[in-house]
Amino acid sequence: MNQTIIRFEQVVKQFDDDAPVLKNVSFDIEQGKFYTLLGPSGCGKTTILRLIAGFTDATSGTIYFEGKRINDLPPDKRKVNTVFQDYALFPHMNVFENVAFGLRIKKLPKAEIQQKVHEALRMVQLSGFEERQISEMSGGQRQRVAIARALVNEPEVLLLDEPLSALDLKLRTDMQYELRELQQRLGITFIFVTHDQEEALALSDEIFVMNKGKIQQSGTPVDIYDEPINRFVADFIGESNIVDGVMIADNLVEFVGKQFECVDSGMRSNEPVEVVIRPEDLNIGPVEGGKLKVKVDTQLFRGVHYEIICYDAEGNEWMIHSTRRATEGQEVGLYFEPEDIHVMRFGESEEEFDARLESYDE
Ligand SMILES: Nc1ncnc2c1ncn2[C@@H]1O[C@H](COP(=O)(O)OP(=O)(O)OP(=O)(O)O)[C@@H](O)[C@H]1O
Repeated sequence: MNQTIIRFEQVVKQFDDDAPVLKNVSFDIEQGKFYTLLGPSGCGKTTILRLIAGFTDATSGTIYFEGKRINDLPPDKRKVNTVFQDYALFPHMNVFENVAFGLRIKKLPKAEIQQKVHEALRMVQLSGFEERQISEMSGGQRQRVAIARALVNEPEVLLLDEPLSALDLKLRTDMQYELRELQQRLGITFIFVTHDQEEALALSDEIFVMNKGKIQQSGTPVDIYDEPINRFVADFIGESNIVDGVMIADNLVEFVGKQFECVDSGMRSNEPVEVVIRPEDLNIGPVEGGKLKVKVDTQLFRGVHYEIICYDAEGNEWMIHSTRRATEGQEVGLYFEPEDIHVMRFGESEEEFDARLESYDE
């Protein structure tokens, strides 16, 4: 297991008399991994980065870096650097001077500055661009200058606050590959902030899904996609069908008036639950033999699949991603397997959820 580099213990952040924007947040960041803080606007992602960088103080709780409490350590003493959303480059300086800026402030010897700046530009593949003006650089190149300016300080952790949000879709995808490749090549810890779930799934070793000042779920992209802990996570990550249900017994759940075999267990008998089935796990076919009868309402061709919207007898909407066309107005059967049903318990904490998942393997 990798070493823990940053630890948050019960961290609360409150501005003035407002409600706290971070509510008892605890997590561990391991050295050398790519982390993403994912959540809607205002959920507290940037506040976490600012606390790590030392730009703001925790109201309560403890922040550790390599095992030492750093709550009172000034930003310039922390081994972290931030790449901001707008890059915060100096437009009137060339590339070299932008990257060298922090080192000049620190009054490093000229030869050392030269060497460090060239090394940082080499890391982001901008060698030879030293004399270019920022105004002559493309969006992707500016982003790389901003990263070089952070890397020149040899941080152990790089904080990236929505660095791709200003780029168009094509460049954004290219930069996603570049960032991932850079992180793997350098082996330093990246903590990346985004509200784009696809970006988070593509880039991260670990994702923290946040909402309203709390981490709702943390885990690998696959864990979070396959086993969302609650309605918020299921909705925020990918498309979901979510219906109310009742857990009849271990491996048996009831929804839309029928009982289905599932792989979940460890809940009270007759416990109310929410049931998630991903659109790509659903198929349509003849009514006879199907698990649920639904009526096709609309369908859209999405390139790789048809997105088909159906309704069951109780009026629940079901979205299906299928390579086969459906006929609007037609009654069809819904087909799915026990392992495609994900049962979510109301109000379950992440620890309880993890313990329940582990119990399935035993
Ligand atoms: N200096 C401040 N004074 C008062 N409230 C603040 C301050 N900074 C942030 N907040 C509030 O804290 C909450 C969390 O803000 P934060 O910037 O961490 O969210 P975020 O998840 O990064 O959002 P976004 O994706 O929009 O950047 C917001 O409600 C914001 O208004």
